[in-house]
Amino acid sequence: PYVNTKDILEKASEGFYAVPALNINNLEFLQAIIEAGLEESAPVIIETSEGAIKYAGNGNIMRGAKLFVDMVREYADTIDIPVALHLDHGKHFEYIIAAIKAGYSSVMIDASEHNFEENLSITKKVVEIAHSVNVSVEAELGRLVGIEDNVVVAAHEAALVDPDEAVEFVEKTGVDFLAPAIGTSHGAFKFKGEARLDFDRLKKVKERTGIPLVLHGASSVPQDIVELAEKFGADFKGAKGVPSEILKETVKYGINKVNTDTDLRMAFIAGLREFLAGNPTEFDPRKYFKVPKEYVKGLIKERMRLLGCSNKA
Ligand SMILES: O=C(COP(=O)(O)O)NO
Ligand SMILES: [Ca+2]
Ligand code: NA
Ligand SMILES: [Zn+2]
Repeated sequence: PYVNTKDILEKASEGFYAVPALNINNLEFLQAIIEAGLEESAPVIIETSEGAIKYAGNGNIMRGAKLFVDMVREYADTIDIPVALHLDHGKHFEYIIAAIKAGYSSVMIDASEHNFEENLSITKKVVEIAHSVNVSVEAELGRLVGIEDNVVVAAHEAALVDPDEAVEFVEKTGVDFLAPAIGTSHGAFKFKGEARLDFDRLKKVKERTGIPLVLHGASSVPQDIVELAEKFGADFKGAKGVPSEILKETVKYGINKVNTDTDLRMAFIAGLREFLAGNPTEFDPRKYFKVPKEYVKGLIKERMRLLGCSNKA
C-alpha cells in the first residue's frame, strides 16, 4: 500500500533500524526498487529531486510530479509492502506545492543554505501547509560539504549541525524528520582522505529531538562496482563513499532514512556498460536495461539488510 513516509520512519526510529530512500528519474529504477522491497519484504521510500520532476515532465512541473505519483501509486496499491514517495531537496515553492497537490507522501524543504532564523521560518511555513493535508515534512540543519544540488558549498562554508539549534528548530517548526549535516556530501567523490562523520553531533541531535533522522550523501560507492564500470570504459578516478561499517554506526546513533542516489546510478551504469560491451547486436531497451536493473536491485537488497529494514514491511 501507498503510505505516509512518517509512518515508515516512526517505526524505524522505534525499532532502531533505517530505511534507504531511493532516488528515481525513470521507470527502470522504480522497477528495481519495488522488486528489491518485495524480495526483502522491506518498507520502501522512493524519492525524486526537483530535477527529476522537471526531467519527467519535460519542464512541466505539475505533469512531472503527477507522473511520478501515478507510477508509484499504481505499484504501491498492488503490492503488500508499504511504499512512500518523497520530494527530495525541495527548494522552490512551485515544486513543493506541486508535489503536495500531486499526492506525494512527504516533502523536504531544504532551506539549509539560509541562516538559522530564515531556515526556521521557511520550514515552519511549509510544515503548516503540508500538515494541513497530512503530508509529512523533512528539513535540513547544517550544510553538506561539496556539490549540493549543483551549488558547490565550499568546505569553509560547510557548517555541521549544531545540536542545540536542533531542539529549538524541531520544536518551533513541527518538522517530522530532520537531516543533520554531519560530514557527508552528495555524489561519488565524498572524501579526499579517510571517511569521517561527526557521530558526537549525531548522538546529541537524536537524544535532544527524539525524531527520525535522515542521512544525506549516504552512498557507499562500492569499489567492485566502480572497477566493473571502469573495466568497460568508465572514468571514476577518486570515487569514494561512506564505508558500510560507518553507515551501520549512523543507524546505531539514530539515523532512520538513508538517502541513496549515487550508488543506484553507479550500479546501473556498470551493468549497462558490461552488457553493451558483450551484446553488440542488442537494441531492445527491455533487454539492455535488464542487467543494469539486476545490479541496482542487488545493491538495494544488500543495503536494506545492512540498514536492518529487511522483513520489517
Ligand atoms: O543525499 C542524497 C543522495 O546522496 P548520494 O549522492 O550519496 O547518493 N540525496 O538527497
Ligand atoms: Ca541543503
Ligand atoms: Na530528502
Ligand atoms: Zn541529499
